[in-house]
Parts: sequence; C-alpha cells; structure tokens
Amino acid sequence: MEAAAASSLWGGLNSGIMLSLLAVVWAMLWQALQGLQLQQYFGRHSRRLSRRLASILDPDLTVTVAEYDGGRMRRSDAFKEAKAYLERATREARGGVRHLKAEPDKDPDRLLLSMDDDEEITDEFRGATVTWRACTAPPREDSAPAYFWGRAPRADRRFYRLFFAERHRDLVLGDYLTHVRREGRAVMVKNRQRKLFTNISGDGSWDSDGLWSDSVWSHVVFEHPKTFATLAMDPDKKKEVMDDLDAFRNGKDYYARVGKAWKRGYLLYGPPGTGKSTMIAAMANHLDYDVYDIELTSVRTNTDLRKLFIETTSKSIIVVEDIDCSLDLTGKRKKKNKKEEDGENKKDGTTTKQQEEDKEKEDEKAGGSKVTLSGVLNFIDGLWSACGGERIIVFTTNHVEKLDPALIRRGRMDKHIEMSYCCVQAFKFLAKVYLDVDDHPRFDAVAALLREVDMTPADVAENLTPKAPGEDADSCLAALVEALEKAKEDALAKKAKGKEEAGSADELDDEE
Ligand SMILES: Nc1ncnc2c1ncn2[C@@H]1O[C@H](COP(=O)(O)OP(=O)(O)OP(=O)(O)O)[C@@H](O)[C@H]1O
Ligand SMILES: [Mg+2]
Repeated sequence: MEAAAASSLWGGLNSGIMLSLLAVVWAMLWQALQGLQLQQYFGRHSRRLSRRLASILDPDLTVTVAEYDGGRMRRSDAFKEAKAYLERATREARGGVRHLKAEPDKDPDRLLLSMDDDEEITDEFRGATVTWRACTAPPREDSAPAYFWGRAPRADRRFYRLFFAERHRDLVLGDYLTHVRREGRAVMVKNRQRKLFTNISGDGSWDSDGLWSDSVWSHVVFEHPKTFATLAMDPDKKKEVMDDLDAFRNGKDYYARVGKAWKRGYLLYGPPGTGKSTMIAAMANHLDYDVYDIELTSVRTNTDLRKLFIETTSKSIIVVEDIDCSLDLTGKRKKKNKKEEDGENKKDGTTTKQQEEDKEKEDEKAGGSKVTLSGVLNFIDGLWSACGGERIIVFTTNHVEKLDPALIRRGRMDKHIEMSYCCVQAFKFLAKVYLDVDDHPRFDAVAALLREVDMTPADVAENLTPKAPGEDADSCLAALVEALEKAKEDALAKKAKGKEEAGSADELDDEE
C-alpha cells in the first residue's frame, strides 16, 4: 500500500519534472527558432489559438470611444455624446452605478453625477444588454512631456468602452450606437450652458470636466441679461436683424443648396456707447449660441488665428471688437495705394508677398502680433472657415471709414448695421424699460432736445437709472433734460470755438 503510494507520488513528481523539462526545452527551441521563418509560422498559429482561447474566456466584443480624435486637435463629438447619454443613464439609476463623480450643474442647487473611472453601467436596447465602462489611461509617451516649461500637466486619456455579446453585433454596431449618439445630442442640447470664450490665456485651462485642457480658448459661463426686448433701436431695423438671424439659423438646407459655407458676417459700427457690444449679447441670447471673443492683439501669427478658428464649435458667434484698433489692417493697403499712384497697376484686394513679409518682419521686431490683413481675410472666408458650419462672425468698430474695403465687402461682412445716437423712439423705449413709463409731461422737452443734440443710448440709459432710494421717473427725466441741455451748450460752445479758429486761420492766410 505504502509502496503503491510512494510510487504514485514518485510518478507525480516525475511527470511534474517532465513537464518543467518540456517547458524548458520548448523555450530553448523557441529561442533557437528566433530569426527563422518558422517562428512567423508558429507565431501566427499561436496568435490565432490565443484569440480563440480569449473568445472562450471573454466572449464580449468591444467598441472604444476615445475623448480625442485626430491627434488631440479637438474633442470627439462621439465622446461628448456618449458622456451625455451615460450621465442621463446614471441619473436615471439604470444599471446601479456605485461610484459616482460629481460636478457643478447648470442649476446651482444641484450636482451633475456621472460614473467614476473604472465604473460600469449596463444598458438595455431591444432585448440586448450592453455594458459601458469609464476608463482612463496615462498620456502616450510620444505626446509632449508631462511638464513643459511650467505648463500644467497633460491630462490622462479618457475613453468609454462598450462591451456586448457577439450575437448582438449587428444591432449594437448599427442601431444602438446611432441611438446613443442621437439621445446624447438631445441631452446636450437640454443641458447646454452657454459659454463665453476668450483667447487671452491661451495656454490651456481647466475644462468643464475638471480636467486640464490645452485648448487655445478658456471660458466662463455666458450670462449676459441683454435681449432684443431691452435693446433700444429703430423697431424696423431691430426686426430686420432678428429676421436675418432667424433665417440664418434655419438656413442649413439653403446654404447647402447654393453651395455656401453656413456662416454669416455682421459689421456693427457706430460711436462708443451706442450698443454694439450689447447687440452681440442680444444676438447670442436670441440664437442661444456660444460667444468666442477674439482679442486679436494677443494672437501672434496667422497660424494661431486659424487654430483659434478650428477650435470654435458650431452654433457660435465669433467676435472681434474694435477691429480698427486691434491691428493696423489698413497699413499694407495704404502702401499699395501709394504705389498704385506711382503707376503700379495691381489687382484690387491683393498685397505682394514682399509687402506682407516686410510687415511681418516689422511686427516681429516690435514684438507684437504678426496677424496680417490676408490672415484675417482667410480666417473669415478661406477654406478653413467652412469647417464646422453654423457660425456668425461679428466685427465692431467706431470708425467704419478706416477699415479696408476688402475686409468688409459683402460676402465677408454680409450685413452692415449702424448703431446710432439715441432717437426719440429709442428714448421712449428706454423710458419704458428703465422707468416703466409710457408717457410723461417731460417727454416733449426730451424729444425736442434729442432732435438738436447727439446723445448715446448709454448716456440716456445712465440718466434714466434711479441712483438713490427717493428718485422716481420725474427726477430721472429731469436729470436727463438737464444733461441734454448741458450737452447742447457744450456743442454750441465747441462750434463757436471751431468757427473762431477757422476765422483766425483765414486771417493768417490773408496776411501771408
Ligand atoms: N441701444 C441700446 N439699448 C439699450 N441699452 C444700451 C444701448 N446702447 C447702449 N446701451 C447701454 O449702454 C452701455 C454701453 O453700451 P455698449 O457697451 O453696447 O456700447 P458700444 O457701442 O459697444 O460701445 P464701444 O464702442 O465703446 O464698445 C450698455 O451697458 C447698455 O446697457
Ligand atoms: Mg463695445
């Protein structure tokens, strides 16, 4: 009995040793096969074998939805849609997620919950059960170093992985993924919080997901209260602008049919305080679009300007305020005109390469922006401007006459809107908004003065704003009348002084 047990133990030991020996021999053989074609043959077979083994052990198929596509140029739409879809699924407690991530919500009293990293959520679709997992991975080694001259670290790569059974392959890859994208988009529209972007701190910022993003834009929530309902301007003109905006928003098919990029340029011009910036806020609120406010003097090169454009999203208004002050866009044109006067006959709207290079060199020496007129023209209607669609570009200026005609021609700036001094109608509108009065004995005096003197809506609005607890409509209107009378006196004094100076200049000429 003992002998039998010993022999079986010995046999077991022997077979163990045999197996180990076999493994060592196989490893040696494998080494020996290295460099030979045979290894490829065995490699192929072993890979096929391991795939079969894996499909037995792990029968699920997967789809990965990564956060960034195209070399981190921009965030993938599919990822954003999947994220929105899964946030809703988490909220509705389908799949019972145990570890959640909380972020500030649009509603200040609530938190937006989504599944934490490595968490899973199950979903049902037409009888198929699928599982989503939130995953992160460290940045790729071939991307920029984690810390680069004091810039914040590169964020981990985030992705969602969808697991499903082989038998649901067609359903999941077809209808289910379409369903996720559509539903995700609907959730995004519902939860949309409009943003105001700026390019001033263009070295990246923390994004709405609490992660570092090296986008050229940084943003805050856009919360400007101005709407067309509180913007004082000629009612017909206001209606025309609103109709134009509506036609643009609903014009996707029209733009496709006539073969134009789905974008529209507006030029707002007029003296300071006439409501140009206010109009942009009203436009954004009317259309429910984001606003990208470009500080052109902070853009170093034309390439940077293009990058800014590429990173804007659709349904947005791209604004360049005070375009005449931002850059010397007219400088090259002036040079060219001079040359034309000297007999050079060049095609309108072009500048020579040499002129462009000279200007860039001058600017480089001065350490300023190297954005040129052609860079801005390209930004408005070059090939890149068509990417994405549904964008409005707005330029504002106090001096429309200073702008290069090429910059504001129709097709680039399609609609020119003049914002002017306060007219009687605009005053009555402001009185209703600020003081809630439709009529008042002082209205006639104000109207008569407004016909004689220029005052901006900003100044009228300021006078109509009660500044102390006891002030009412009457005292505010009295203050406005006083301010208008003062403005009239100042204007008359200025005119008289101008005449005096002109007279003495004439006398000097006569003496000469
Ligand atoms: N047409 C208007 N209707 C209602 N409010 C106005 C209007 N115009 C100006 N205001 C008020 O005056 C203030 C200044 O206006 P805004 O900043 O829009 O002027 P602007 O034309 O952009 O001036 P600038 O050329 O100096 O940039 C705003 O806060 C706004 O409340
Ligand atoms: Mg302004």
